[in-house]
Amino acid sequence: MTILDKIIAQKRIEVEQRKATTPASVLEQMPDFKRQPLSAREAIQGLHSTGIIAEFKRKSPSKGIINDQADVAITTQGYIQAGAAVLSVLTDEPFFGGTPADLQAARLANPLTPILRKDFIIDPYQLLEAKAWGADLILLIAACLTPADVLEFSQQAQDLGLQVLLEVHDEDELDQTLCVSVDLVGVNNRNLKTFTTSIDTSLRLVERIPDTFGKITESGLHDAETMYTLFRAGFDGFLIGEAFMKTADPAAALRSLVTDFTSRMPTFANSFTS
Ligand SMILES: O=P(O)(O)OC[C@@H](O)[C@@H](O)c1c[nH]c2ccccc12
Repeated sequence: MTILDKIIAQKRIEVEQRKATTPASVLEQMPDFKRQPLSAREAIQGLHSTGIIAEFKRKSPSKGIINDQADVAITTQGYIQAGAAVLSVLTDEPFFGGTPADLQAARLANPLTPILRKDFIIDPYQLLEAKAWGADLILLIAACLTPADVLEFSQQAQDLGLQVLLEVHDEDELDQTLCVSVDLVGVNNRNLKTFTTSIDTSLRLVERIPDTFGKITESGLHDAETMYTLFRAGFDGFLIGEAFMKTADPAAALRSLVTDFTSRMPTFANSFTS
């Protein structure tokens, strides 16, 4: 049994419990359910965007505790001030130490920023949760869904006004699950069996992602030179968590990466001032 299998088994139990305590009709009455979501894709692909999706992550199965001190509102606001384009907030509790309250706090603290609900979506009910908790973007992980699920869930997300980030690890996942109701394709550099990360996965797969999708490289990124290599290969966005969260001041870590990265980018010469 892989870690992903364990996470999914646990998630199925959790989702059934949540459905019993909070029916869909209750989620649909929550104030943020009526909110008009923001476009993560535009925020990432804008001319002066850093493309960084900055993640709030307390722990992970591969690294254990990364940061159990950081405050979600302060950290996410700091991320945005330091140049992040989009926020990613883990809502999985057992394996990543996140909660729905984290997402809600990030939403409240950052009303103008697109936010990704980072979780393992296996049931359309979780799309209603994402909307009710204030997310703009959801993650669908090809490794734990059938192509039919990806199609169905992404269409339902679209109907709710939520954008979709489809995460793939290899050519087969990409070829089998990519569909028009997806907005962004994320290549995860982390091998979920061995936990090792290699940007070769991203460099290999980027050619295969049609230009109609935003292209995101995910995991194991911590230096501007690697980001610039990936940018030149065709990526618009970078999903980064641990490199920031493992420091005492995650926003400061992001700021110094942004300074280093943008100094290499022609479109940024003197244009990024915050
Ligand atoms: O902390 P990192 O190595 O910068 O990675 C961030 C993000 O890509 C990673 O947390 C992630 C990618 N896909 C996921 C799916 C579920 C949970 C977490 C993830």
